[in-house]
Amino acid sequence: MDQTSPRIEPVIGLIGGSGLYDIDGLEEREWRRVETGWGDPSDALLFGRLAGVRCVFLPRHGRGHPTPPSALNYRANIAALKRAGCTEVISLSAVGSLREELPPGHFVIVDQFIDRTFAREKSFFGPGCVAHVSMAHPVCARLGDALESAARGLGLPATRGGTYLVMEGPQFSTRAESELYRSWRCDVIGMTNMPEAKLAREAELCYATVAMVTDFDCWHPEHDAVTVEQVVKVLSANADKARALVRAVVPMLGAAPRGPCPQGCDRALESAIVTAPEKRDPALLAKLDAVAGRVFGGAGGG
Ligand SMILES: CSC[C@H]1O[C@H](OP(=O)(O)O)[C@H](O)[C@@H]1O
Ligand SMILES: Nc1ncnc2[nH]cnc12
Repeated sequence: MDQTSPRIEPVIGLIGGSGLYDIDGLEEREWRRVETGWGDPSDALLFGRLAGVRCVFLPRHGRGHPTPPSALNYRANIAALKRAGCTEVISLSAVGSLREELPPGHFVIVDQFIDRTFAREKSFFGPGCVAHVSMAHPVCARLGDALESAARGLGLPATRGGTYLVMEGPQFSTRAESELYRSWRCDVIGMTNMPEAKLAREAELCYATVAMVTDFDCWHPEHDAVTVEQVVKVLSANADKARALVRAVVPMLGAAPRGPCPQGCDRALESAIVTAPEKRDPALLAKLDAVAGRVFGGAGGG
């Protein structure tokens, strides 16, 4: 980090997927509701510290898992984490495997996504303020590096890099779909990381995913169909490993000298907004305040 860059105190957002509804070992823990201009997030947020580093945890589907992937308010979830002060977000997600070499129990620190969802709100922007952020590199390499080295340190079975196919769900894939995604050279499949990753980019949050394999999807000759029973069997062992990974990676992220994100995640909006200032809708700008206030110079809002 160069001497002139401002030092940034990291606040680590953690989104827990299926099977991960709480995080242990947090000091000063407190569940607090956070309001956003985009509606309610899935649940209250759990604030606390791990090894002195500020963390904010959100169970993606809510505690007790009441909300399915298509009904999640992804905008409210990301806006709430941004309002809570997060600088980065680590998504911990259950996935099916599309590769023989990625068996249940394996973790994939994915670096690409293919978004096949179609029934979700995908942007904070719209009529009255148009923005086009780059998604060429959807995962923050700095976060990925830290996750990789934490996983290696713990001896977890983990692969760096891979493509996560995001399907709409909630039904699992047909065999033909599963084979199609394999022919596209996708590695894992799940239902939640889009539009989450797109919204994190719009909110200028570094984002990375630990995709935790629970099953072989239905393409595999020995796993004719995916069932929740199969998935749940693997979920709790994966969740224990994910908690260990969080305990290892958070201190690393807190200890690293912090300047601006080398990849520019924290400046993603700088050349993304195309609507002329006089054509911008003040009501939308007010709503965009927490996620994009830095570029509009505002405060408050959601
Ligand atoms: C209960 S298995 C299917 C469910 O699990 C994954 O969710 P998450 O990414 O939140 O762990 C998958 O995408 C489905 O929503
Ligand atoms: N096979 C699968 N397809 C989609 N989402 C999943 N989550 C866990 N396993 C999955």
